[in-house]
Amino acid sequence: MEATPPTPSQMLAYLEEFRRTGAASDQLPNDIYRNFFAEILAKKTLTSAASNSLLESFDAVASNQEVPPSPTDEDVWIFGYGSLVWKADFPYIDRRRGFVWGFKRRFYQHSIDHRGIPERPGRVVTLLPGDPSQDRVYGVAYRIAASQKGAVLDHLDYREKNGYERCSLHFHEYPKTSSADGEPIQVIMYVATQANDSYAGDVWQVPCIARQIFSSAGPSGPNREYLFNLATAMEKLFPGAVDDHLGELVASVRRFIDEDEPHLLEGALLQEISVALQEGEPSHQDQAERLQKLLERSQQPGGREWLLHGQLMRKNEA
Ligand SMILES: N[C@@H](CCC(=O)N[C@@H](CS)C(=O)NCC(=O)O)C(=O)O
Repeated sequence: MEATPPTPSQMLAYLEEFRRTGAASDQLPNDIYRNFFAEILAKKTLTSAASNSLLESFDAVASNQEVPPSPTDEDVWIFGYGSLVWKADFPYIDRRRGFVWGFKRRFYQHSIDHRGIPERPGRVVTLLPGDPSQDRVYGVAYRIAASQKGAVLDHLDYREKNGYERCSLHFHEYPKTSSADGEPIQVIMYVATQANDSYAGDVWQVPCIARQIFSSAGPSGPNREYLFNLATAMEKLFPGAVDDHLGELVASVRRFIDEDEPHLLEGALLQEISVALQEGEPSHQDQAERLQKLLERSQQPGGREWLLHGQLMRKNEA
């Protein structure tokens, strides 16, 4: 069971008691870390996606609506190859597994509004032009009823507002369903081209991208969750399909989490505790309040990534 965080008065009492014992003051940051912050480290971080209800029910229920509108010739199809595969937060009346030709999926787009923030962007996927006869990108096509099209496209225009633009192309079902007549489906897709301000393709090395994902979080959650959810979705929906870029990133971020995260978090917390104790000539009350704020910030959503990013920057500058 998670320890309850100390109250400011408990933190103050601890500081005053420590001073009374006359213990060496350079021991105080370690003492405070061990007594009040180490619990944060103990919280198991995400290393794979929780099972996703969309994926579990993929073949069971085509629509996400109790009573979906009837199909019409004016319906549109939206193709998703990133978060749209595992986060369909809009009404659809049908969905198909499949792929588009001539593109490669890469984590080459900075995210400042979903999996990162402007001062610490995360990484999300976009599509790069590839070989029309060799390169294919697997994903999911969603049929949107004509009566719901306006609202859904407005919603996606907003969700994809950071650099993505609509385009239209052919989608091929896979595996083919008995109902499919083999004809490709015309779909709308959102792609962030290399001309947009958040295109990050100039830094394309997997370890660099993995480090950015490992230490980023935004309003929609940790960047690692985005990566692991996409990898899980691809494994479940397209078993056997190989996406080297995605697989290498998952392995690299998992290594960062397993091998580096504990000591990076400890180093970051000791640094932040020392700063909280030293600023000016604070009273014990000031110190206790600053330590309390640090404890709260470390445990908020994105707190872990804030600590990791700061420690990675300090290591870079050292
Ligand atoms: N257009 C892509 C979506 C790309 C993408 O993932 N966009 C981000 C915006 S930066 C998003 O919607 N994120 C939602 C989230 O992170 O939960 C797709 O077809 O899946």
